[in-house]
Amino acid sequence: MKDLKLAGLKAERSAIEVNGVTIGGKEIILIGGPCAVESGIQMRESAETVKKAGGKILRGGVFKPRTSPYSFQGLGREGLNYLVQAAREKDLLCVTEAIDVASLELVAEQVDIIQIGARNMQNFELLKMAGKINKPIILKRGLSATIEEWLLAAEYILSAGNPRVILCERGIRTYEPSTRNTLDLSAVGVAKELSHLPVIVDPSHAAGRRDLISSLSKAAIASGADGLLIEMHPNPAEAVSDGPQSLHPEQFVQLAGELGVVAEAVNRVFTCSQKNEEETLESLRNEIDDIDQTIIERLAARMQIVSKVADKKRLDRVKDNTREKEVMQRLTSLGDELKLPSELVKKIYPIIFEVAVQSQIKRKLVREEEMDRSLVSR
Ligand SMILES: O=C(O)C(=O)C[C@]1(C(=O)O)C=C[C@@H](O)C=C1
Repeated sequence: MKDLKLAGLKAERSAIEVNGVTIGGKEIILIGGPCAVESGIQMRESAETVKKAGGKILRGGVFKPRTSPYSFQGLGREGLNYLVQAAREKDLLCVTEAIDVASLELVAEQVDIIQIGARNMQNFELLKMAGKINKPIILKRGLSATIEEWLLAAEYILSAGNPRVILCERGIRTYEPSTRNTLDLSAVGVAKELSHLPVIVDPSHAAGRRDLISSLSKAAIASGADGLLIEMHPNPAEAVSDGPQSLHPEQFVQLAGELGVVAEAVNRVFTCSQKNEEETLESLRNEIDDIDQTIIERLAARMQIVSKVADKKRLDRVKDNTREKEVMQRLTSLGDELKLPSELVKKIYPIIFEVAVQSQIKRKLVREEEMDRSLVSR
């Protein structure tokens, strides 16, 4: 194929190394997470599941190029923080999509890998910019792109100076309406025959329905894919986007447990952490320690905001019973949904409010004293 000066097949296949993870080596790399980042807790739960499944990379969209302008467009910078923090806490890498030059610059500062989505595969200015970034790029195949067009899009990034491009087959548009797109598994073989770049597969966007994800994932590995990009959501029924194609956490872990034998059959490796890591008293206590650390860190962050709130209120209105009631109601129903014993929220939160109110009063009194002192000294 002409013009594949850099993307074209070389004597050796490229294995792309990123912060301790190699894509395109013997190991199959599992990437998982929700379509869109929605909240800190959603991302922490997703990271936990990805880790448990033996995944290496957490995904989550913060800038969403949606078909309809009225669909959720992503949490932007706030979402990026949730994604990065959740990944770091679980020692995972993270990937998110850039949709234009501005978002590319922003995400490049924080994530390990940047995705260029199907709808932007031929956004040549974005591709050239991605070529100037020192982060690997996952380049999804366009909805109606031929393999040649896809590889030439990769060539744009490579020729602009970035050698780390990972191709991602995510289904193409055909006349068949039973699935969202048609997963073109032959593209894995063809792309690998024409190019040295690693190829991963996203069965979620191809199928558009979760019942097919398990078999398509296994087929993708059997067909030579170097990794999988799978959508998983802690609660798909509540997902703001792509709920029907998102796996439940248990399904994701179960699938991961089944990938090892398929990988082995084609001389590759995939290790599901849960299957191999026996739960011991020590490992379980380590998990508890991790969670406790997160709880205390989040409480400290909460207290900092609480003190900012103090500056917005009058001293005699620091305690706000209406607000406390609202918070309690929201959290008890969240607790119910997550099957927490109901007294946990009911006992903990009054203490949190009490400490918050005391610290706000203290802060306001100190402030007032300072003001009085500065008035007297004038
Ligand atoms: O929302 C406020 O006004 C706060 O000061 C925060 C907060 C809280 O901890 O959530 C603290 C005290 C109030 O009684 C209500 C809520």
